[in-house]
Amino acid sequence: MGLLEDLQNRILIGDGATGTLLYSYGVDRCFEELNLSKPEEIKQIHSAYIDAGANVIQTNTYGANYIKLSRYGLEDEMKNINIKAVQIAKEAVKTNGSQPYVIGTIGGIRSIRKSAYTLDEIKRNFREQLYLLLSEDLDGFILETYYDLEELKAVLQIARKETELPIITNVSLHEQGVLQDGTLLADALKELEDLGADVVGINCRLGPYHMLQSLEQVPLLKKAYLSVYPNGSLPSYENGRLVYESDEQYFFEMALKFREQGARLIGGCCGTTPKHIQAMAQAVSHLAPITEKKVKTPDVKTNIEIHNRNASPPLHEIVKTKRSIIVELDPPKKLGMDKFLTGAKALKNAGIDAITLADNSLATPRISNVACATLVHQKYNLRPLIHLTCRDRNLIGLQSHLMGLHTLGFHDILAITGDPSKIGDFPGATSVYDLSSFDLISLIKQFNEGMSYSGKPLGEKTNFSVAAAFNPNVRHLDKAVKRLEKKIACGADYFITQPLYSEKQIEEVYEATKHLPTPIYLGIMPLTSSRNAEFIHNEVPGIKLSNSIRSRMAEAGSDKEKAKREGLAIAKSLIDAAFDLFNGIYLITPFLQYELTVELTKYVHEKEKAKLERKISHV
Ligand SMILES: Cc1cc2nc3c(=O)[nH]c(=O)nc-3n(C[C@H](O)[C@H](O)[C@H](O)COP(=O)(O)OP(=O)(O)OC[C@H]3O[C@@H](n4cnc5c(N)ncnc54)[C@H](O)[C@@H]3O)c2cc1C
Ligand code: MET
Ligand SMILES: [Zn+2]
Repeated sequence: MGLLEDLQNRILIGDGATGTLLYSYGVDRCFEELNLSKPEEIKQIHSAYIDAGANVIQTNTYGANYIKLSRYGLEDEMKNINIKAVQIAKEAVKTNGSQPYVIGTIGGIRSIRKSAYTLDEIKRNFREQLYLLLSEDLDGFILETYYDLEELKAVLQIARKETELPIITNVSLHEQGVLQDGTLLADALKELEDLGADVVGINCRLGPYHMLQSLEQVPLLKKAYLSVYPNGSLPSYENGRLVYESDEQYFFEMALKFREQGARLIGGCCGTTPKHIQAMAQAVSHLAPITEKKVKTPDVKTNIEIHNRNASPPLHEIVKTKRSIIVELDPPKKLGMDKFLTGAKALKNAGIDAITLADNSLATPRISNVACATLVHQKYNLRPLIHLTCRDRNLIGLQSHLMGLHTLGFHDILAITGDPSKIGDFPGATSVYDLSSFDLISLIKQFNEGMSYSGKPLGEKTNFSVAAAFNPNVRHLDKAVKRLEKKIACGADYFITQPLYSEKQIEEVYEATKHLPTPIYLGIMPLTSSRNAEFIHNEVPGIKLSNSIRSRMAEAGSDKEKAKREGLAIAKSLIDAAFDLFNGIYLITPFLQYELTVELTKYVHEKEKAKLERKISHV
């Protein structure tokens, strides 16, 4: 009889952890390599699980694929490791005399950062291992610990094409009942069934308690059976190891409850031992599977209020209808806020719509932009536009930060990748990049729907207005515009550009973007000296100054005041070029020299006033 016919009539018991039992060989060790160097040890683990009552055992091949083995320089051993794994499992079965099924394990690759591996890389990696395992005589396959549903669906389709053997697919949950991308477990399992998985379920990450609650939300499926492989418990971290604690009696009771939720294949994942498996086998092996169950509906997101403490309309609405000026004033690199605050006050008095506060630009630590935002808001009622990079915060930190911004009543965010750490003051520091700028924009928009990254209700909807970065200083403007279109699809409400230094380029940018529905704030940064101009021209990627601008700055020579006046004059002529094409002007204050951006703000206002007066006199 095959595995699936057997499952028609009874509950089968899977095995438990392999990896955590092998910790004694070192946490950083490649556990699959032990198939070659310690085959007896692996066989003993299988035998212990078979003795405990496991009807289905897994080959020790969880990470025996190119991507994972190459981390240990073991990619050339891939074939040996996989083939040997099957042989060891079969020998364990033979020695024991009982007849458990031997299934080939292929583990998932992606974790939270989808972009770490493309689907093509994953598919290639999967195929290789699948073909090796297919060359052996197995009773089925288990694809386990898949956090990313897209990945699991892609590899399941490959496996389903290649083999008629039973396929078990186990996802790993983000939190109870929900996958990492917010998909409900019940929906995910249905999709896997539709793609041809014979057994679908969950493994790893959560202990029995949360897995049980998750299964309560899953109906019995038409064709596929349900499986559950909980961890021993939630882990604690001790001496560099994840430690799991739970006794066998608890697993005995939980196995009975898994059965009541329709699980037909019940095993264990990290932290479980032969003792846990034995307890579960004793609990349910003699009981018939259930054929009907009541499903609990998951928490639905109702009555989520928008708490709009932002009385004025969002910037992207303001700039659609009237002239709008935002000014960047960088948070100080050293402690002490005096000059910054004086500048912020002067800019407020000059009539800017918002002050934009960089997030450690050029990957250099500065006073937190939220601290600066809080002060300028409290002291001068100035609207802060907060830059938020993916560089310094992981997915936990980003979400916590967004909740904090909402709580403080700051709703204007520029969502960006962030300059990489290696260009800044601490080149050895990590750049996190759990998310790309596209993902961050989508995440913020999901917050506006009242949901966290995983789809968990936030209790309130946020009302962030999301700006995205536009770098027009690239060789192929059309490609940059494509990125803008993608950012709009993710939910960007408007764009803010890098500074531009040529009238011609301003017109080109207008022509290339005039079809976009979202407004653009055009970046203008006054030059302060010839050295500053030469640095920007020669060393800032993508930015080229025209010869006439460079020679105007050069003529000012070392006379600082003259150079500043020349820089301002150039900035004004760039404003002239942008004036009728873009409502939004983004002025960047160089080196906290706020008097320059104050003067440019006044210049824009005067131009606007003159334009209005001309209009009125025409009427
Ligand atoms: C207005 C503004 C404010 C900024 N503020 C900060 C800040 O506060 N802190 C900070 O650290 N950084 C800041 N930056 C820099 C920014 O984080 C990025 O490094 C860069 O500008 C890319 O924009 P993005 O973050 O939206 O990334 P994306 O558009 O997502 O680009 C990500 C990557 O793709 C590359 N890329 C972009 N366009 C193209 C293209 N056309 N072709 C090929 N590759 C491309 C980029 O070089 C980058 O490596 C700011 C940039 C702008 C325009
Ligand atoms: N079955 C594998 C093991 O027990 C799966 C671990 S999940 C990270 O080692
Ligand atoms: Zn596990």
